[in-house]
Amino acid sequence: MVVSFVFVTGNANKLKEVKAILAAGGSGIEVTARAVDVPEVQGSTQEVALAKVRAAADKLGTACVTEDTALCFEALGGLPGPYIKDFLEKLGHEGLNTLLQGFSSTRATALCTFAYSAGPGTTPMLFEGSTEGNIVPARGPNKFGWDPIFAPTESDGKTYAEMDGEEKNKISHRYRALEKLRVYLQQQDDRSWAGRGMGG
Ligand SMILES: O=P(O)(O)OP(=O)(O)OP(=O)(O)OC[C@H]1O[C@@H](n2cnc3c(O)ncnc32)[C@H](O)[C@@H]1O
Ligand SMILES: [Mg+2]
Repeated sequence: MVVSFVFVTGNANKLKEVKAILAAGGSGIEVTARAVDVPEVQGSTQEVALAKVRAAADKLGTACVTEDTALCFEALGGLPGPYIKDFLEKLGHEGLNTLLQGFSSTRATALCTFAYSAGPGTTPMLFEGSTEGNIVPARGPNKFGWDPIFAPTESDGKTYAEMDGEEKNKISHRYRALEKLRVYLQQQDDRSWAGRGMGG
């Protein structure tokens, strides 16, 4: 059976990366995108992710997947975290660097949380992946969010924006989280086949 999921996001860059990561892994998983605007509550990354996928499943009336990205600065006790979108919009790349002036650490964690809901009224599941790095003055093309100011520790000093898509997708927070969701969806699929075999 073809495994597929409905990905509810308003972010075209996320969708592009999710499709590229799944295609590179040869998973055969198909993604249908729905650009539904789902309100995001305040709270921990997990609370934000759970509320968002519940709202998306209620709105669509079907099983669906949402994704939340947080950027957590060590010096700021994990903030901006899930509020990075607002911080980025208001402060820009330069302002995010300025925030860390006077602190000895520029370390940051990029955290991706996929949330899967089997449909309205069910308990959602979370799949997290993270990549460690440092906040640096912007380098590379400004195409996707905070990519120009995040230099993963394992990238020889390059920022996400200076890496090509393939390179980023091998070590990214999104890749690591999506890998867990992929394994889960494929296991569910195997089980449903086994169940059918036994039940006739
Ligand atoms: O509809 P959704 O899926 O919520 O899309 P969004 O753009 O609102 O995304 P988030 O709520 O998860 O906010 C995360 C912010 O971080 C940015 N972002 C997400 N993933 C990123 C990545 O891999 N590299 C750089 N910036 C990223 C994104 O553009 C947002 O500004
Ligand atoms: Mg959002």
